[in-house]
Amino acid sequence: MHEYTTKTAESVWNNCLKFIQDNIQEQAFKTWFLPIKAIELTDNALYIQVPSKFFYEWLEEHYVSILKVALTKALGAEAKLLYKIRMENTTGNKQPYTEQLPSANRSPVKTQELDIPIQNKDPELKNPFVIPGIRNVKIESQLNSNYSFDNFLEGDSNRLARSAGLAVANKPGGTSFNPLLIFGGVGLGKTHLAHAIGVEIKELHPEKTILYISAEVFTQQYVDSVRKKTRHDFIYFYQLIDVLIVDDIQFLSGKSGTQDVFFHIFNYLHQNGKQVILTSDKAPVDMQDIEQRLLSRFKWGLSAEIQHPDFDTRVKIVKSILFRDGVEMPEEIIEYVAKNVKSNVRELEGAIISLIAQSSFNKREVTLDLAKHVVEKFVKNVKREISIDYIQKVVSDYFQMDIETLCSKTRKRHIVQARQLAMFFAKKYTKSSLASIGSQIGDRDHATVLHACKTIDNLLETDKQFKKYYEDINKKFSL
Ligand SMILES: Nc1ncnc2c1ncn2[C@@H]1O[C@H](COP(=O)(O)OP(=O)(O)OP(=O)(O)O)[C@@H](O)[C@H]1O
Repeated sequence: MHEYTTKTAESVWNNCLKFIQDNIQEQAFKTWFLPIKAIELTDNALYIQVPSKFFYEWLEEHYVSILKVALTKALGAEAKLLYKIRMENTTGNKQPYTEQLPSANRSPVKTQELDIPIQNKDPELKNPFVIPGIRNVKIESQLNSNYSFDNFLEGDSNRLARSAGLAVANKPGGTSFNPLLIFGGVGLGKTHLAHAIGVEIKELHPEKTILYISAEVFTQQYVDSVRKKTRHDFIYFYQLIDVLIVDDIQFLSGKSGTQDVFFHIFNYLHQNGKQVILTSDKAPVDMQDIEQRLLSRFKWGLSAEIQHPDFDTRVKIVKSILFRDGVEMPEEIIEYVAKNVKSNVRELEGAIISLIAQSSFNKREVTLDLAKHVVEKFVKNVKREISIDYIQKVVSDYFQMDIETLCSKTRKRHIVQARQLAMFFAKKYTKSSLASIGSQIGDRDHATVLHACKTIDNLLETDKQFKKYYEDINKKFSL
């Protein structure tokens, strides 16, 4: 007798997943397979939905064989795999839509085919001046050659960003990772990786014009160009670049003029097949006060997160610093440091360097006791480092205002509340007197600080939204 089992897209895919999970690393499985949805099964063809074109390309590049084996096991030798790509089209009012592609279709998909609206080039933006010989002008790339792929150690926390960076370095402008947006918390290696990509491109493609710039300097340059009426030259200069790396783009938030000019430069470069690499301390969804049209462009390529390094990666990083400095240290000490300094790589480096320094200056052997002493001091020092200046910076950054605004005499409610919050944190985290807090935050007297602290206490009890702000900021102090 024939036994009928009803196969559904889901059941077939679940079988595939079981097989794949057993055969690849857990992190890769989570990254590349869990976001996939099985949506349809017809005869021998399974349709799966992936979240982006780059996802599809990545699967085809790295996992096509295992997919084939898994599918053949689940559906037989005639099995076929088809992808549906869900395009998040955030510009205009279009709904997300899907595009269908078969497996092993390696033909490049042009932007136009994906129906992403392309801005018309603003004729104004073409260089109105013919600057003789400008093509021959050598642009200093501003890259730091100490930051390379070789010394950017790989771990689960940065594998995606690092691999995408390498792919971009091999083929700048020629992958779908354009722009490549690297995001993650403080001191986790975004700047290092951004430089490493640039350095590698310089090595592999010496003919390319590369520029690394922080968004802050970009903004200053732009503001200067407006003042000096050289905006066109500014834009023209950026249009000459083949690989543009902009660090800390969250800095553009709230700066609409700079965003506008960046938008035009970005479009020009992108449409001309030039590579753009961006870093940010936030994911695109969490960026505030960045125009939608710019945000949607950031999402065109790949947004790759760098997370906190796990223990193994921290050990690798410590070992590489020791190797670089020609120092040997017992394994248990390396592990102790890696286990206890975990918040970011910059601090990890700081701790190990101060341990090396302590032992060589005091001619002491590196013992576990010394390591404990240094790490303890180091970790405590980091905590103690909360100064009133730092508090003002964190609070004003959070509310996206500058420190002058925070300290100004204005009575605007949101500014007053931000200032009061800074005073509150200063009282909580420093040993300064109310008078000293007041004089450092906007030149106020001690009674104002006292009033501020009471107001904040009150708001925390009564205003849920405000409490959320407070908690967000507080987290930044209690790392
Ligand atoms: N995976 C890694 N391997 C080796 N060194 C690393 C790694 N990640 C970070 N580092 C080192 O940690 C330090 C901090 O990294 P980096 O300045 O790139 O951080 P960031 O994410 O740009 O921080 P910020 O947000 O403060 O700008 C650098 O000295 C960098 O070389």
